[in-house]
Amino acid sequence: MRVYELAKQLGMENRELIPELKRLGIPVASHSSALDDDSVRVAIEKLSSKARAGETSAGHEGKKAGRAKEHGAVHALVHEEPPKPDKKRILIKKKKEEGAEEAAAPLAAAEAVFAPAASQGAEAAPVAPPVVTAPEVAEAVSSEAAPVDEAVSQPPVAAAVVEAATKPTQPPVVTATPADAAAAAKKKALATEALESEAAAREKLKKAKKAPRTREEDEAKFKNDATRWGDLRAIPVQRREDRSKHIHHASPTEITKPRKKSVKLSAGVSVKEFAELIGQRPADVVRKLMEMGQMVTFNQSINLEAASLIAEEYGAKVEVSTEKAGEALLEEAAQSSGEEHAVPRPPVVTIMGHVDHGKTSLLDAIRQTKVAEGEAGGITQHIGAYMVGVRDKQVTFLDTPGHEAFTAMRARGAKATDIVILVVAADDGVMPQTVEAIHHAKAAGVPLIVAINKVDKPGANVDRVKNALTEHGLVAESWGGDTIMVEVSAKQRTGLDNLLEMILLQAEVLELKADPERMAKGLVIEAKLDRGRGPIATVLVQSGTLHVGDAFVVGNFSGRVRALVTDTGKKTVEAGPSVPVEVIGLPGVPSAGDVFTIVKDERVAREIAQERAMKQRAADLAGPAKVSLDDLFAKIQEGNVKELPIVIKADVQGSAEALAAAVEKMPAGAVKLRVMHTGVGGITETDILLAAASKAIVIGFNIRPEPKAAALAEREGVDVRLYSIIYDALNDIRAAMEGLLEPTLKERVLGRAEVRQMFTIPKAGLVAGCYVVDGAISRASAGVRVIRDSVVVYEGKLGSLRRFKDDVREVQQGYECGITVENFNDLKAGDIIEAFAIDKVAAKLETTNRGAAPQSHRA
Ligand SMILES: Nc1nc2c(ncn2[C@@H]2O[C@H](COP(=O)(O)OP(=O)(O)OP(=O)(O)O)[C@@H](O)[C@H]2O)c(=O)[nH]1
Repeated sequence: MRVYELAKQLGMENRELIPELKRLGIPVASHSSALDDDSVRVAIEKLSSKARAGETSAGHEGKKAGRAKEHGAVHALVHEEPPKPDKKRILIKKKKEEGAEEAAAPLAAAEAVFAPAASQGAEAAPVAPPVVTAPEVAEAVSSEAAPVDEAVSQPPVAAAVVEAATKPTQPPVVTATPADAAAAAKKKALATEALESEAAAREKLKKAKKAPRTREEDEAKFKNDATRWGDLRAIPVQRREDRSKHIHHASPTEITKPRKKSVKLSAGVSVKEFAELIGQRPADVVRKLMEMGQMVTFNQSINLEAASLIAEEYGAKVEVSTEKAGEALLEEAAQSSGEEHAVPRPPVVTIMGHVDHGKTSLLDAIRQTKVAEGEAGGITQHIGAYMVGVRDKQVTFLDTPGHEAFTAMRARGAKATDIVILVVAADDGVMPQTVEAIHHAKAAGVPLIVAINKVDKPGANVDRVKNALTEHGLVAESWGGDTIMVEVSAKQRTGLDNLLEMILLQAEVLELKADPERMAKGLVIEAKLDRGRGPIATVLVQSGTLHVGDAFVVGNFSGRVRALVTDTGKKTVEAGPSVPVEVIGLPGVPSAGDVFTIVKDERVAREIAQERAMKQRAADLAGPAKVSLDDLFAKIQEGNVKELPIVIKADVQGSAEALAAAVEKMPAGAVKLRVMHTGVGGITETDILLAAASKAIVIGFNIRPEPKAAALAEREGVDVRLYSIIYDALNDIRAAMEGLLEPTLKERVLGRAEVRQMFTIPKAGLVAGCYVVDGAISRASAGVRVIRDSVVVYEGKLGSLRRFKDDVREVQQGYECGITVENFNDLKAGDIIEAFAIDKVAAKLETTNRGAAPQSHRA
């Protein structure tokens, strides 16, 4: 007989039997070792009796007969049902094991599931399989699907279930053999015990199950945190419980206590602010952060994950506010722009039309009749927009006639206009720019009202105008179409009321509404640098109400509204939808078309502005090779330049926009022109730095560079070109691109004098008392220009130059003198008088190269 056959007979496993045999002195090597008959007999005798002894020691007082019967049954089972030896064995084992061991089984089983690689107890291994099998049998009977770990969680029931499985139709208690009451009692006791131990083991298993999960979760969480913080080494190895223990120890020594049990955190909160929130010293927070591998200063924003952990350490609960930061916040605000309390708002109107058809006259006529009428004695300000009252309603006019401004705004994504008034002179009819204006308005999807102007003129022919307009899709209502057409005379101020009525009618159709209760949002219509008041922007409020004191962000700037001034020059504390106001309190001059947004506090405003500035800087830095107009052609030929970035600075926003639009419209030849920045005011060091970094050229229109900026441009080799006629600027660029830039007359600054005081001298009139700040002011200069806040306010000739009462030829730096400028009586203290000479610059050779090309092409 072989070992495995004996094992089968005894209902034991080979690995259990082999040591037993060895103990009995029977030499065996493996499960297939042969056994002689004597050995088999001894083994059966010893091991069978051992099994019986085991039964008795299981703590159940049973009768011998019962035991023998049961044992016999076991034997029978072993022999008759060979496929289920395991179950039987379990039953035997179960009886053998003490309560403590029973409890250990599920634990071991649980561990076997949660940590399969872990070494299993010799007991656990054989227990584990039936643990799963037994409920499976039950499952098969009840046809219920139970999750695996649920099945695993019920191992102690195995014994009972095994019994049930052998008599599957009835529960164990009822299935007791009626013939043997003792056996039944015993079984009952067994079943009860099994159920009790099941309950106890379930409890234990729950705990056993819970413990490793928490640990795992904790570890996963820390790992997650580590990945987020980007430094695994910095993770504290302490477990959460340990940490809290540590905190417990530490807390009595702390001087300060958390002010709040729960703190609300939002993105962007600084270390210092956070420390204040949790009532700790910022230095301590910084130290904690350092321990986590994060090097931050008091004013830098804190990582929210880290903040949560630190706050927890100090016993404060953290609520991370889902509030978004920066642009995301603005976007969110824009999306959730629920106009809950929307009320009708005044329409915003732009006037367009062909040159000289009377746009300005019409604007002026409306303003003068209406504004002056409504605001008795009020001085109308030119702030870029104005409001007029029509009965109890209002209409806002944008004061920049022409479709260029309209389109420039639109190109920046800004839609300020609700209605376009197309002015067509009745004597002139539909002209090219009329058609252009129609296209611009249509492209923007803005409804048109036609004002047929100059009807007072003898040559006026309204029908001809209407007829011509039909060709462009505008059919007058009187002719069965849907375009409102009104006959007006800006000169005689007739038809204006009718025009305003029609505007209101159209506005009604458009159902223009806005919610005045929201935080305000508007558009910059115009911006300038005012000497006394600093940067000023005219903002057209589009929704919400703008208040003095509101924190705002516009372009790269942020601040607080210091004062608001209406179009009539009056101070106001608030401005609602469609109201244009001058905003004072800006840190810089924004661009027309910039969105002016109110945010809840200055911190958020600052954050957004900084974010934008950083983005712009990054974008600006990405610019290509440094060039100047002079060597542009050569660089193009070398293939070094594909794009020419241009910085445009002008005296007024309108000129800057117009020049930028014209430059961008220039046909792209070998090089693409890109206007990277336009601004109002003198050329500053920042402009030069921007140009230097982006290899751009700077074009100044009607302005001068500040002395420091001029020096910087010289140092950095930035090409700064100054013009007073847009055409000249465009011509130069075009010529440079074609290699035709004529080396023209170049201006040279001779000297600059600052006006210190104005005084009147009999006969000579108003004289400026000046101090020559650099170079020399000379009568021989080709001309002088008057510069106020870097803007050229006048260019002409020197009138007189005196020291004391004598006319002089030249006054050098460091001396005082009296200056007058020919035909200019508006000199003011603080103005700069710049004297310049004009030099001729030698011609260059590029024309020759260019001349050769067409010839070779022809050949
Ligand atoms: N007779 C008459 N002349 C008018 C009327 N409206 C404007 N004008 C004259 O037409 C000329 C041009 O008027 P503007 O208002 O400057 O025309 P504009 O369209 O603003 O011109 P640009 O600004 O150059 O595009 C001026 O000489 C006005 O006096 C009108 O209703 N009747």
